[in-house]
Amino acid sequence: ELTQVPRRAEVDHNAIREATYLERVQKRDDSCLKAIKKRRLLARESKTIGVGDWNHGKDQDTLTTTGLATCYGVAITGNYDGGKTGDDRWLSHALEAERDPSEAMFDAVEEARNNGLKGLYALLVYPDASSFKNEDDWTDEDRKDVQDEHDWYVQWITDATGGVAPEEKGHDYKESWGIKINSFKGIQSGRFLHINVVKMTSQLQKSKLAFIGGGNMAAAIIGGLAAKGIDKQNICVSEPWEVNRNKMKEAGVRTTESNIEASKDADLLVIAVKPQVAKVVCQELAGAWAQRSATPLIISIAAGITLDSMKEWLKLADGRVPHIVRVMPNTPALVGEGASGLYADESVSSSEKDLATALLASVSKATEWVDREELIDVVTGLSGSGPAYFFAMVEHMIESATKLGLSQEQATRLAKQTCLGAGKMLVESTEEPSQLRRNVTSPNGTTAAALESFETSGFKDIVDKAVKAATSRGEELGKTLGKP
Ligand SMILES: NC(=O)C1=CN([C@@H]2O[C@H](COP(=O)(O)OP(=O)(O)OC[C@H]3O[C@@H](n4cnc5c(N)ncnc54)[C@H](OP(=O)(O)O)[C@@H]3O)[C@@H](O)[C@H]2O)C=CC1
Ligand SMILES: O=C(O)[C@@H]1CCC=N1
Repeated sequence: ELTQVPRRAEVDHNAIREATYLERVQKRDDSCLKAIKKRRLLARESKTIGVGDWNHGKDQDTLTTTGLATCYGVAITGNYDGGKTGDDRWLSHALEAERDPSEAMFDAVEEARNNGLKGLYALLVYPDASSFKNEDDWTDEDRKDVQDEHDWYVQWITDATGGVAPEEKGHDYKESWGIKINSFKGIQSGRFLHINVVKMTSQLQKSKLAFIGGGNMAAAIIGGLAAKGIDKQNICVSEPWEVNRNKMKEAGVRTTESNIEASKDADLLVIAVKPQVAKVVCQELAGAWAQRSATPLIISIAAGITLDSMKEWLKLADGRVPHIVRVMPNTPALVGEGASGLYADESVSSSEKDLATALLASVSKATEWVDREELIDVVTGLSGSGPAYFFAMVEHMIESATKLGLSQEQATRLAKQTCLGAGKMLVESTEEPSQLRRNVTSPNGTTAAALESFETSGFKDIVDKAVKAATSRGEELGKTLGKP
């Protein structure tokens, strides 16, 4: 799957690099881009994306977006230490909301370079002009404009990355795509990109989604999906409890009390009930699906419940077993900041995996497939339960500061923002968490005093035991609630 990126042209890179920002924009303006100027591309969809919709920056491995079909994306690789090339990456996108794609692309390359990435190679994802449909009023001239614009980007990236043309991937303008970059760390030499362009929302947007159980986690995922523009009428939630059902109704999705009704036309079905209820729900569904020629792809988020158990419970009378992906999401999915682990065995096809990835990537910034099922329990102990660890920490911090004299309100505002700021730095900074910690810790200062106190109280051990306890509880749930 590795493709060598050809060298396209000898250009004066220094001249381009040294050109002022305005000169570069001017160069691009003079070249073409009538389509953008006419705002045809931007006007094609009412939706726009913001910076927050993208994983962006160092060491990210996915670029995903939903709902915006005409986006350009650029993934840049290189290396940070001047040695090998191509094994580190910087991802960015070219079209941010109403921003000019070329400006965003300049920034992506500049940012990568400013962050010390050298020996740049790029992947350009572009809307494929040939897919613009006549019935949508696209003239040949429009197509040519877009093609010119595309050629300009290719040329510009070629220049800006040091004379290496980007690898290119086109996408149908009606579809949105994500870019997943696999195994970067394993790539030893430059000019290579190991990429897998994941078809994102087109299939997801067309799919009928059912949620069995409309509690906290279902609400978080659905809230995230709705924010990404998934048609709420394609989502049906079955929920026995009127209070939760009404919340779902208010959120605008279809609701029912009947699991079977919800699953009737589902392509994708999320089992979002408590682990204790998983067996009865699976058996009920399997019983009702005997006559169905095709069964939905099952996404189980129930902590601990193993694939073996679910396969047993979901087996139809004629022996067919629906395909199942085990997923461990977390509640920050609600604000599009989820972290999810996924596992499937060989019975699940790669397109089904892509669909599961698309669902979770819509609401998660980290979407990690693990290669052994037991690791889903570890993901549970880390990120599934993890948000609660930070909430508990913030609760304690507020309580301490309040006891020391700050008002509850001020302490709450300061603690919440501290957590958010630290989280943002963790995600956005190029430094390791340990270095960020050191940067706060002046020798013999206040932070050192606090960290010493943590250590004396066995902080590392406390965290280690807690993550292990959650992981073990996951395993235990699987064993006690599992088959037969
Ligand atoms: N909360 C979290 O942070 C995370 C949760 N999970 C997993 O997600 C699953 C759901 O957790 P969570 O959302 O917190 O739990 P909730 O209890 O909030 O939601 C489960 C919902 O399912 C309903 N329900 C009960 N029985 C049935 C049934 N037979 N058919 C359909 N719905 C039913 C419940 O109704 P009622 O209240 O009336 O019983 C409840 O509203 C769990 O398996 C959990 O392990 C995974 C990752 C993170
Ligand atoms: O506490 C639980 O069991 C679920 C699973 C992960 C987060 N909440």
